[in-house]
Amino acid sequence: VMSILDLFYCGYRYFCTCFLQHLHKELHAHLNGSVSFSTIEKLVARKPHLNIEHGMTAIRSGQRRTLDECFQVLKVIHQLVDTEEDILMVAKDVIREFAADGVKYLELRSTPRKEKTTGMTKRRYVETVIEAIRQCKNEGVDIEVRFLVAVDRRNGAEVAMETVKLAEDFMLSTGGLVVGLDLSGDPTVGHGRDLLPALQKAKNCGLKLSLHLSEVPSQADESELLLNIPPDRIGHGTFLHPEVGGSQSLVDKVRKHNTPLELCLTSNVKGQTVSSYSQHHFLYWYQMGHPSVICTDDKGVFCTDLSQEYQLAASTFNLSQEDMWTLSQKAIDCTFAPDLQQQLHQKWLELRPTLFQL
Ligand SMILES: CC(C)=CCNc1ncnc2c1ncn2[C@@H]1O[C@H](COP(=O)(O)O)[C@@H](O)[C@H]1O
Ligand SMILES: [Zn+2]
Repeated sequence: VMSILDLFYCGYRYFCTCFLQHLHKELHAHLNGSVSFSTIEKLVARKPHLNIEHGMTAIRSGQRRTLDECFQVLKVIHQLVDTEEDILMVAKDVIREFAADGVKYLELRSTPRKEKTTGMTKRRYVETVIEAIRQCKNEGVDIEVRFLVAVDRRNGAEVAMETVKLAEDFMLSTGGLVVGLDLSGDPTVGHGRDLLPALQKAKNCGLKLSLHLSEVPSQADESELLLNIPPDRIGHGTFLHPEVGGSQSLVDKVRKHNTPLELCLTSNVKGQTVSSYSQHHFLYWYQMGHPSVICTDDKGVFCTDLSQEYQLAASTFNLSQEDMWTLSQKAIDCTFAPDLQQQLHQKWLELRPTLFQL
C-alpha cells in the first residue's frame, strides 16, 4: 500500500525526471561501457559458450569495485562484442537508449579494435559505428551523434599514432561525424609523455582532444605535460586540485584555457577514486564557475543514465531547477560540434518555458 509520502515522492520523482529528461547532452560515454543489460542479454545469447553472467558485466547499486576491477569488467564486455554485427547492434542500442533518456546530443567514444578470430579490422570497427549513427538518423531517432576515436594508453606510442591517422581519415571522410580523439584506458599503465607526439598531431590536424587526466593521484606530472597541448576537454580531472594532491599550477592551467571538465559522479564513486557523492570534485569546479559537464562514462557498467546523474548532482549539491537548467545549457558550448551549437541553443530556449511550467 502506498502512503501519502510515497505518492509525493513518486510525483516529485516524476516531476524531476520530466524536467531533467529534456535537458541532456552527453559528452563522455565509452561505447562498450555503455552497453545495457538488455543488450548484454542479446550478446550472451549469441555467445553462450563464453558462460558470461550479468553480474560480470555491471556494478550494481551499492556495489563498489577498485578501478582495476572496473577495467576487468570492460574486458568481459569486449569478449562479448567482437564482430561487426555486435558493434552495429551495440552502437544502435546505446544511441537509442540515450535518446530515450532525453539526450539530444551525444558524443560517443570507442577504441577501434582488431579481432583476428572474427576478421574485424580497426577500420571496419569505426565504419560500423558510423553506420550505426547513420542508421539511427535514418530511422528518425531524435538525437545528434558525433564520434571520438579513442586511444587506449596501454597500447603505447605507435598504436596511438596509427589511431590518430585513422581518426584523421574518418574526420575527412564522414562529413563531420568524427570530431575528435579521446585518450583513455587504465590510468596506471603507461605515461602520457610517450603519447604526446600523437596527441599533438591530432590537435594539429583539427581533431578535438578530450583527455582523461588525473583520474588517479599519481598522474600530476603527466597532467602538467598534457595540459600544455592544451586539450579541448578533460575527462574526470579528479586529482587536479591541491586539496587532493594535485597543484595550483594544474588548476591555473585548466583555468587559463577555460578547459571544460567532463564529470562522472557514479563512475568515480563506484570505482572508488572518490569516497562519496558529496566528496565529488564537481563542487570544487562548480563553485569556481568553471565549465563542467555531467556525464555517465559507462552507463552500462555503472548501471546509471544521464537523468540519474543530473538528479544525483542536484540532490547532493542542493541545486535548483534553474541551476540544472543553466548547467545543461552551458554544456552546449562544450560540445565538439560548433555547427550544431546554435541549433541546440535555440532548442533549449524553446523548451525552457514548457519545462518551468511542469
Ligand atoms: C569501467 C571503468 C574502468 C571506469 C573508469 N573510467 C575509465 N577510465 C579510463 N578509461 C576508461 C574508463 N572507462 C572506460 N574506459 C575506456 O573505454 C574502453 C571501453 O570502451 P570502448 O571499448 O573503447 O568502446 C576501455 O577499454 C577503456 O579504454
Ligand atoms: Zn571515461
